[in-house]
Amino acid sequence: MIDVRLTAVSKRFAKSSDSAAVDDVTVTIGAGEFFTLLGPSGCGKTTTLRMVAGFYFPTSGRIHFGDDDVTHWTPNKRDTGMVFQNYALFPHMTVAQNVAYGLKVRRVSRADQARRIEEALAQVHLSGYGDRRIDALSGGQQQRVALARALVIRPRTMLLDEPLSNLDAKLREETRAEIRRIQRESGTTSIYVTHDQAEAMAMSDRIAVMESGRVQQVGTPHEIYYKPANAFVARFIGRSNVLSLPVTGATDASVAVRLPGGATIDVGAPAGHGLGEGDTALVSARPEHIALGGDDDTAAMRGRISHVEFTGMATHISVDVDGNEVMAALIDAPAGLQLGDVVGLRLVPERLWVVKP
Ligand SMILES: Nc1ncnc2c1ncn2[C@@H]1O[C@H](COP(=O)(O)OP(=O)(O)OP(=O)(O)O)[C@@H](O)[C@H]1O
Repeated sequence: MIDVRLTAVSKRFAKSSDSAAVDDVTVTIGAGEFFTLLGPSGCGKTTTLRMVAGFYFPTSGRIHFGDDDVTHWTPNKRDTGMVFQNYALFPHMTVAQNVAYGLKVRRVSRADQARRIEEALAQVHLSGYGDRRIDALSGGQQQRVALARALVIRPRTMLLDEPLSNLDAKLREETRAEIRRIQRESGTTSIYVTHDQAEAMAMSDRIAVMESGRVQQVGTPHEIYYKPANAFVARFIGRSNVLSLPVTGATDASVAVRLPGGATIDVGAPAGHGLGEGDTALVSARPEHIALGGDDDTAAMRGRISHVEFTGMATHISVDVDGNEVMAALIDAPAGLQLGDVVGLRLVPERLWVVKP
């Protein structure tokens, strides 16, 4: 069941400017889904979220909640819970007073308020904290109060704008798991904004990757990682080599390409790729899908190591293959790989994917 739908939504802040902050965005979000808008700074994530919240109206396009066209509804009619980066709590008030805020505005009776505050605090694992002052809590606890305050009104949609960015690395990881647990338990459709791809991958049912106001790809974390739509997505999610390779043949679902060493391999490709013999394909190859090949390995690309870094979990090398730098992350690499060594790199064909420019 579709819960939130954006259809050809665009936003231009200045009438005269021809660049749109959000440009023709169409996405559908299912009931109970955890959906993330991911992209670099300035790509239009927050502006998109604010249009869903009703803080901005689109320049064109429609926004639906279920069957309701909410495009021009004011924020208070939309029944959304908001969680921000800076918590936006009242520091001099207690936890319970902060959580009560939305209930007071909605004129919920005092008895019901007390019960619902208790419930919301239990949901975020802060039972018993109701009388604490906000400024006597850690950053992670404050963000959980902000979540409780959003959840207590039982919104139909939760909107979260970089809620973890003020927390240190360890707390971020703990709190992201906590947010996901709370979201699963409450079943609230949630739209989450972040520029952190690891966070998006770890938390989301589906992700919309944005750049320059446009959606570049929508998919599950798995789809986006293994089948990036284009070179931008391949490079923005994790790390990826994007190799330009000559095409020697093609089917609907795969493309045969020739490697620098001369060997030919079949690479997965999206339907309608349109490539044929004589074209050049862009192939995304993640560093962890490249292994060392043996000396007599004809399918390996050979080159000289230009960078080597041992991180414990893997040895990261860069290899100069005919003037192109290829990154590989080697598990159990032989000790003593040196700068300047000539090595063969073997691609794992079933992990490669043809991308659009
Ligand atoms: N109120 C505004 N008036 C004019 N331009 C704006 C306004 N808000 C955002 N913009 C512009 O719209 C574009 C998208 O901004 P937006 O804040 O949506 O990006 P973002 O992806 O959320 O970035 P960040 O992660 O840095 O918050 C940017 O170029 C920004 O400068």
